[in-house]
Amino acid sequence: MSSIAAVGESYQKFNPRAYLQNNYMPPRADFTSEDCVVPWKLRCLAEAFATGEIHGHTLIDIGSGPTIYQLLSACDHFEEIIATDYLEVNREVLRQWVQDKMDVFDWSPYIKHVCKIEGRGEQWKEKEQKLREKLRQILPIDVHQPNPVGSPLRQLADAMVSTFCLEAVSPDRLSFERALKNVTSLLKPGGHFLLIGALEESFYLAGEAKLSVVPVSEADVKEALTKSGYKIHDFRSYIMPPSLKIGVDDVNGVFFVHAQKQPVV
Ligand SMILES: Nc1ncnc2c1ncn2[C@@H]1O[C@@H](CSCCNC[C@@H]2Cc3ccc([N+](=O)[O-])cc3CN2)[C@@H](O)[C@H]1O
Repeated sequence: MSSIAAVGESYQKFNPRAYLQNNYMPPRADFTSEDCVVPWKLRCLAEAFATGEIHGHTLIDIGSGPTIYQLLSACDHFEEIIATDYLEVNREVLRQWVQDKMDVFDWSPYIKHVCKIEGRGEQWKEKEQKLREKLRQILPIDVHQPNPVGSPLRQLADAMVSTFCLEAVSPDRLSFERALKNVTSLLKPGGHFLLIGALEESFYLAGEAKLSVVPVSEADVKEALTKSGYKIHDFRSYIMPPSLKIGVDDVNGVFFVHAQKQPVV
């Protein structure tokens, strides 16, 4: 079995509920302190969209997993948002949230926090409804394929977001770089890309699943983006404090990048 096929096999035991519990509940989701990792991620995304540089018709989220927090600041700047994931269990979690079904994960603390830091006095229920309306497609994706969503998109995305996916599904640095190149084919030239990921992580847990992660450094990420034809506008790193090293992974830090796909001259 190829190492990429082995990654796909390992994801069959991925448990969305356990994954959400591990990463999106306290202590990692503590909104009382800006020093906590989840508020840091939300602030990076809110500040990138607050520049006004990132807007258009369609935004695509690569490897959404069972989460929507990464789209909260985006939803004011796009007509349509496309979420994607490799696993049907995750796509179903996202569908359940869009349809406001019972027993779904409570994202309201996130929505309230983003409305607060965006400082426009937006009511959180308005933002929640707006995202539900704009999240119109939830597609299967495999970033290891040259056409990650099967056939090319009807029109290239105006912007792209991806959080904690590429390094967590790539067995080595080369496949990480190839996956980045593959997903870049979905983004229009000149399109903006907001990428969040784990620094120097080698594994993480999601219920019974123990997933391997290719450890990447800041330099590795910057090199991969440059090789895929991006100009880096902003690169920030968060160092994971000991209090947030809770055994669900061995992540050392989190990076945030605002990059722009350069037109091919
Ligand atoms: N071939 C594929 N193509 C696309 N997506 C694929 C493919 N295979 C699996 N997937 C899909 O990609 C996956 C995305 S979740 C990846 C989790 N990454 C590691 C985890 C995340 C995390 C989160 C938060 C914090 N923090 O400190 O706040 C730290 C960390 C560090 N640990 C999953 O949805 C899977 O379903």
